[in-house]
Amino acid sequence: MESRLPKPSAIKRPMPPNKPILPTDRIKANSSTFNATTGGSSNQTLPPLTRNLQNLPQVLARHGGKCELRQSIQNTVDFPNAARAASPEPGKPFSNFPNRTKLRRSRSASDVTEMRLNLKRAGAPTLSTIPTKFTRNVTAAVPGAGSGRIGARPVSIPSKRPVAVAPVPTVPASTRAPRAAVAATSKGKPVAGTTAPGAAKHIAKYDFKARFYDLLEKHKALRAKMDKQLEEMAELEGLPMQLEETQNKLIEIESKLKNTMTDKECLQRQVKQHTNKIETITSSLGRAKDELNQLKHTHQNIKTEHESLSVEVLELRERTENLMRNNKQLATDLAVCREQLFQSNMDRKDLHNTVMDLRGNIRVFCRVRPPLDVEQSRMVCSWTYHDEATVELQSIDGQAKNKIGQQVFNFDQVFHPNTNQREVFEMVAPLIQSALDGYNICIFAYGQTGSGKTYTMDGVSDNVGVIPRTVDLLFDSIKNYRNLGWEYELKATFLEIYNEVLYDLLSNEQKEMEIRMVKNSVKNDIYVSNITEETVRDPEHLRELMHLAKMNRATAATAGNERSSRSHAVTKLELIGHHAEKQETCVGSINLVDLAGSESPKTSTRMTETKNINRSLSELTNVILALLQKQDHIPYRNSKLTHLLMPSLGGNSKTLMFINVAPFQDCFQESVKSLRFAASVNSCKLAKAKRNRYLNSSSIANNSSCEK
Ligand SMILES: Nc1ncnc2c1ncn2[C@@H]1O[C@H](COP(=O)(O)OP(=O)(O)OP(=O)(O)O)[C@@H](O)[C@H]1O
Repeated sequence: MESRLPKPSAIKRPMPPNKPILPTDRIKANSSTFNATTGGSSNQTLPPLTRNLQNLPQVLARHGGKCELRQSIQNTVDFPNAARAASPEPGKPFSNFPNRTKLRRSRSASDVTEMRLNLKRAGAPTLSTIPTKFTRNVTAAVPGAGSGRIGARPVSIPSKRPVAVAPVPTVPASTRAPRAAVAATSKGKPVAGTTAPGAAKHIAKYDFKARFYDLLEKHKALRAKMDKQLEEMAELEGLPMQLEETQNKLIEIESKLKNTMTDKECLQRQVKQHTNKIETITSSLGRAKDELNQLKHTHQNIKTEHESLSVEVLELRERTENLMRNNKQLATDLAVCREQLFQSNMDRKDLHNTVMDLRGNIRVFCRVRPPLDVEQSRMVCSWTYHDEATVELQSIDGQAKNKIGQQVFNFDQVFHPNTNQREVFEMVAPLIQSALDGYNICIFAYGQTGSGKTYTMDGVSDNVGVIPRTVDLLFDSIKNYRNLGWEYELKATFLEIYNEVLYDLLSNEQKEMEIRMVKNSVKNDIYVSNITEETVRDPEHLRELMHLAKMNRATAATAGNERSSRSHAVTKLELIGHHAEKQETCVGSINLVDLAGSESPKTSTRMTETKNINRSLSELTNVILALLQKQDHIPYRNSKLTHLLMPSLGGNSKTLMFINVAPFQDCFQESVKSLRFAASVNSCKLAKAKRNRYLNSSSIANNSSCEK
């Protein structure tokens, strides 16, 4: 190793100093020299060599890196070796030095100072004077110290190897060796045990031996210190890396921590949300549990009910099976019964119509109306009702009585003034039944004006007559016939014959209406052209139609009636029945005729009208008589009325004629006239009956022979 000792040329003869150089002066000089070398200010002192690792990088940087420092230290440490090499050993002169004088001179205080300066210039850090005895590692770390990179974080040094804090560079006064001690060593030999530990030795400048030993000691101390520092350096060298790693780890951990914190916040929020959800779900769950309990309860009830119902169902099934078996049997029986019923109904129809036939195709009912309250002053004839079919009329006027005499009339039925509408209709109803069986029925009321024809046929609102009751009966019968498989359709037309002209009572239009024959008809069926035909839905509907027809009918005041019907009103109901199963159809019709009242020309104010009425009534009489007498020619076409009633009067029709008479004396002549006409009709029909009656009264045995 190269010696750092100054060259001998630089060694000057030491001059006796005016002022003794103290160790403190040397330290001050070192400091100032160091500052001058490093360019620091004069006031700046070299930081003490401490084991505080925080300022180590600064120091390293200031002195050009760790390697230089180490080298410097090494050089410093090696200096005693050089000195040793140059030092004179006892008995062996220094070969490297020319002489001891020079050596002494080079070992002067100023030379040492110069040497130290050289060392400093070489970059070695100034080391403080090593006390003989120094305090070992009082603290492991200096508070507040640390590198800039680490920040304020203290770095703890393992206590195993405590770092001694270098005390201040200057030797405290208390540690300075007393002059006595220095004096003790002034003889050139160190006095063992005489130097107080930590006290600086005072060695005379010329006592090179003492100084040599002193330096040796220093060298030892420095060597030991260097070893320690080297060890510490070795340890410290790894610290920045560790520090950097730790910092990186720390940064990483910080970022992780940040992330973790963020995650934690997120998780906390989620936890909060989930907590809320859980609360909601918990409350829902509670409600659901309640509902479930209720449902369980309901379920239990239903289950119990179901069980009981199941038992019932089983019973019912059993019963149903029995009933189905019975039903099957009954269905078979029903089919048989239906067939029987159908046949029975057909038989009944036949029998009914046979009875009707036996009663005669034209039946005559006589009805005597009562006097009205307003007619109490009018004289009433003497009426005697012998039985339900015989009436006797007697004039209370003596002249008339003598002239006409006692009048007894026989009819199919006689209704006295007290007979009500229901009783009258009961006698009419069987004939209506024939219409449902496919027959043509004609019911008309004949009589003097004011005799009660309209009352009998239409009635009044609170006491309806034959036509409304017929409708009610028809709809009732249709309902019953529906059970037997028959479906009926009911159509209605309303017309009036006034002065031999046809008028549609359901329409106010002026239109041409004619009675025409149905083409290719065997039965001489007729129809009226341009007439309004309504399909009747129910009885109420028909009443509405009747009311409309009544409003359109021609009426006028007559001597016998304030609101006399001056026309013939014909209400035609057509019944079309169909049996789908049997594929049978039957068509029947009912002509309900309210004739205009016959009037004496003497009392009539409208002669043409009266003539037409009387003529048509006369023609009706002729037709009926011709039919009864079975004449070859029936004069149907002599009047519109007979022409219209042709299908109903002839053929398979059944005719019912009401003879209405007023009870008054002033109507006596007209009443007798009407009764005679009706009686003649009845007598014609009853000619056989009369004979039969006769046979019946004489002998039952003759009855059968008569029928033959
Ligand atoms: N059986 C009866 N019971 C009570 N009142 C009756 C009866 N018959 C007829 N009347 C009343 O006698 C009056 C005349 O009767 P209605 O108008 O029916 O006679 P009509 O024969 O139709 O007369 P016309 O031919 O002039 O029209 C009416 O007020 C009617 O209410």
